[in-house]
Amino acid sequence: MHATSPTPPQSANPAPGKPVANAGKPKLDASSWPLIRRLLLDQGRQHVRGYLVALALMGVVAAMTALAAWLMRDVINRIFVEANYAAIWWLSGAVIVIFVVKGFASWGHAVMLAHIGNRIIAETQTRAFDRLLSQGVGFFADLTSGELVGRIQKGATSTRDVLNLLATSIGRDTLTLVALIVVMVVQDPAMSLIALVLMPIAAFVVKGFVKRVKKVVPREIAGTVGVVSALQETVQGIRVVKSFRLEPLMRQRMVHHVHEVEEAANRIANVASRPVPLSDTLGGIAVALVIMYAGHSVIKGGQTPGEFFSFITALLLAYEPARRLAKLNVDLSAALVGTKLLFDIIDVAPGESDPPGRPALEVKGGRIEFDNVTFGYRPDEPVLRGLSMVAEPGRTTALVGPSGSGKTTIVNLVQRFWPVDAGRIVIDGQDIAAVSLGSLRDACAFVSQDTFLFAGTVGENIAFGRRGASQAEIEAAAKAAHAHDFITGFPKGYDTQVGELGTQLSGGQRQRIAIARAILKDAPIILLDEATAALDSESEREVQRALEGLMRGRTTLVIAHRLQTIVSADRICVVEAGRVAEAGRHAELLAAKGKYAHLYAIQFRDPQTLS
Ligand SMILES: Nc1ncnc2c1ncn2[C@@H]1O[C@H](COP(=O)(O)OP(=O)(O)OP(=O)(O)O)[C@@H](O)[C@H]1O
Repeated sequence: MHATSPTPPQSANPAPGKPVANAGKPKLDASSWPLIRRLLLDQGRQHVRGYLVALALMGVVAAMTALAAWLMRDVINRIFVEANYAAIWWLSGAVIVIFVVKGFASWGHAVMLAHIGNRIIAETQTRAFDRLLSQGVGFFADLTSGELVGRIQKGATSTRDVLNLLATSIGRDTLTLVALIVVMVVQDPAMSLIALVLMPIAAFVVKGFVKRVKKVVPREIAGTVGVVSALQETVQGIRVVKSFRLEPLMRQRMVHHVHEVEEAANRIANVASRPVPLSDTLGGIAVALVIMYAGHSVIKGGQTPGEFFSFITALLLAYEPARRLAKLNVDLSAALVGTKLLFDIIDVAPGESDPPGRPALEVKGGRIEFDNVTFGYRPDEPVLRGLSMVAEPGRTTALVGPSGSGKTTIVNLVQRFWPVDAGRIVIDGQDIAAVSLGSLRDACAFVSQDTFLFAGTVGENIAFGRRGASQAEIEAAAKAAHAHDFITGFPKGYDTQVGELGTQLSGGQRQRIAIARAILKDAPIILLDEATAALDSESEREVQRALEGLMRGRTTLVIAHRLQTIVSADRICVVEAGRVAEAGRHAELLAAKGKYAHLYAIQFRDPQTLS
């Protein structure tokens, strides 16, 4: 079967269908700005109205914060200096109103941003999934499912984080800061200058931390992907894990990745928090300088204590938003790494091109002809080398040959999972490269060795063969596939959830469900990769009967592992090193005592033929 090729190096513009770099080693753009711009244009623009409402609410929060600082002047001057009794009432009333309005505005923008954020996650995940569906089979051979799951999940939350960080920082924090600075400047311009001069210093020092964060985040993501993969593999391969007693090995792999994540997360936390002591120190210095200056001017006269307290309140309130803004670049860089990994997937051009306007394949008999076909999964490594063969309409053509000779590849190419490098595959006189992909795939029913059942009921699994099939049609297909009896034996019959059955379905039963799905599809061409799994003879007989029902009257190309199929096939093609080395009926080929006779003897241990 297919080998997994190593991940190709990342390129700025990945070729169609060519997957992107390993999650462990993403390369970031020199600057994050192109990505931010793109996010704003792509996702941000769609929610511009929501963001504007959130921004307006943030403006209210900022104004209320500044108003609270402003009121401090009157609190001190009117109540404490002038001992004005009436001021107590209107000032406390004003404070309550300010905080109620601020509370509701904060709640409003938080809910608004959360909803937009959740929408963005949903949209981004759907977009990435759509892009995956538009890729050819080759794309999936080069990326593990753990890597894809990790990237799509982490990437979508990172995208939301980037936009929310931008909204809250640019919106709430900047607006609050500006409003408070206005309060400070109005109260005392000279004092404001002292406080504000320290800000650029903080921004300059924080710059250095950004680089470090960008280095560590990919390691955290790679670790997360490793955790997902280790989990998936253990669950999927649980029987092998148990049988070969691989529990310690699996645990070791899991622990390795879990530690990787822990270590990277700790380092991110360390780096991301590094601006905190710095901004605290600078904040402390600013407050101390202001106390020195203001204390001096209040004592010497000229400034009222109210102005001083109002100023210091504004300064202290400005501290938190300023600190968040100082950290913004670091937090943003961390979130952007995840976004970049997701966009690397979204940006891969669709691997399967099916330009509109191509004619639909018209199947009359279903004659398949390989005409001098050359094909390789990688350049300069041909798997099929000028292969020519014909599968006659309504007949069964069996493909036999040594492992790795290209049998699965032949079946893959009929469905155009990959385009051929040279030569043509022709169905009823039409080159499959020139017909619409949908019509080609509609004409083929593929039954693979690994009978994959989807989440859902047994009935739904059969119904995947043809959308909209009635219950009667589903049951008729199941009957033809000799599956009806065992399905009706389940307590809920066709409505039994596949998941509920767990491992209760035998290999033969799974195959018969897959065959029923193909029968329901009622396609003129059957592509069959016969199961090699040893079935007991009763089960094998049932599967064989099911297959006979499926193959009757249709062109069948079968990768044959069973003696029965080979013996009764209308034509047998011996594939060797990417060519058809011999072809004919079983008896003819045996009599010729060539490659087939040898292969047959080895496979079925016929000492007479071997000798
Ligand atoms: N997705 C892929 N990428 C790269 N090489 C591949 C891929 N799939 C198959 N190959 C290679 O192509 C060759 C033919 O593989 P193929 O699966 O067609 O052989 P096969 O005759 O079906 O073998 P088997 O009987 O063992 O299933 C092998 O060398 C295999 O390693």
